[in-house]
Amino acid sequence: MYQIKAIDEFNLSAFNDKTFQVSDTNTPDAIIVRSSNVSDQLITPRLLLVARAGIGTNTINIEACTQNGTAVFNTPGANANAVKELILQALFTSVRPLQTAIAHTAALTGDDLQTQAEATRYQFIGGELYGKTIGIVGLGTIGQQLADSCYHLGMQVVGYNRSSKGLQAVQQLATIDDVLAVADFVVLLLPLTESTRGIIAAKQFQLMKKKAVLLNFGRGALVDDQAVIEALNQGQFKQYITDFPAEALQDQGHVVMLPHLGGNTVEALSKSANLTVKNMRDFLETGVIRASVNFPTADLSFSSPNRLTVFFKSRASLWNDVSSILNRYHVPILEMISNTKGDYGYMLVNINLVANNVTTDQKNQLINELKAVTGTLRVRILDNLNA
Ligand SMILES: NC(=O)C1=CN([C@@H]2O[C@H](COP(=O)(O)OP(=O)(O)OC[C@H]3O[C@@H](n4cnc5c(N)ncnc54)[C@H](O)[C@@H]3O)[C@@H](O)[C@H]2O)C=CC1
Ligand SMILES: O=C(O)CCC(=O)C(=O)O
Repeated sequence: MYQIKAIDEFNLSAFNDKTFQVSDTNTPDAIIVRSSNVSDQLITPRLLLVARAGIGTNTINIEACTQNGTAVFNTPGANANAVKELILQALFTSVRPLQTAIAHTAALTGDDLQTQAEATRYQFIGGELYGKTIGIVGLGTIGQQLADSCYHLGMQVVGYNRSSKGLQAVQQLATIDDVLAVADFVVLLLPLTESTRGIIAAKQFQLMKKKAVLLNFGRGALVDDQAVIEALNQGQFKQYITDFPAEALQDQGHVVMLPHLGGNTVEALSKSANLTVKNMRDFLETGVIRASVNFPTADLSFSSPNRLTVFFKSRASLWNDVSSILNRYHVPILEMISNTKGDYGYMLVNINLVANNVTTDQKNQLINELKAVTGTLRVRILDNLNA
């Protein structure tokens, strides 16, 4: 029975059956997580997968998982619309002083509220997004959806991405600095990696327009918080809106902090959770990978009583080694698929152990021999639950 550990709150009723058990163990077979940190201590030889309900995987040690033969899943696109809508809300809020206008109106007294309100509304004159330039740094799923919406609002849309995206709604510029120099609103939608950490620092603020607003919906550490404070104090840009609260930014003027709300809608949470549970079940029960961060895609109908799965560091003669071991155990290969991602490969091999009289002891020996093949990082033999 697979032991599933949940870090963060999830409805895991789908997992309480004969095959899965939700458990608080420190040596789980599978971990499901939202944005919390996954401690390296949980990456034990037993850990088959880490499933992130969401897109950012910066809280998971991907390299350690790969070396351990642990598949890491996320849910690309599942919360993109929610993040896009929150950014649009933040953009509108940044140009219209709604909160102060609402508080002001609520504090009025008397039987001529409408008259008083209209007499004081000059205090709340706002601006418009129409015609302004938005610069989107990170033109992935969310960045592209945001670009389309802003284009349809009549904004000029420029953007930066490390690879060319060829988008109709966006004029893609060569560098982040080019974006910062022209944008009235800069939106960060990059993943946090070693190459993006601190990508917006003191030098970048010097390039920004003095009335520009910086919106960070990527990750807090993309931006140097101390440099934000100094740049705002020197009037180098107008406002910093971030979805990632930090102590250094608390009580700073011109800083708005949200409690990581980007993907926090009923729709996005349910889409992410459903996809996560599907990724987990498919991988644990059939070895199939449809979209993983570190394993190659591999999908093969499970039409045999058993299936061998091997995750390996690519090596020219690895397949020969695996097939000659199977031959020695008189286990014919019924069907197979193999795929690679970077330096790593993954194969699914349909086999029939019973028809070939392989005993449980022999099966365990077979697994041990396959594990001893140079380059293999994870070997599993699955029984077909539907056979
Ligand atoms: N605030 C929130 O609640 C949420 C935040 N996010 C953050 O937004 C990020 C983007 O999300 P998606 O658009 O769904 O992901 P995505 O994977 O579709 O897009 C990421 C884009 O960034 C680009 N990129 C990566 N490294 C780069 C670099 N060094 N320089 C330039 N471009 C680079 C990639 O080419 C890709 O186009 C996530 O990684 C996550 O950190 C995502 C969802 C919710
Ligand atoms: O809402 C969440 O838990 C995660 C949203 C997020 O930051 C992501 O998907 O990368």
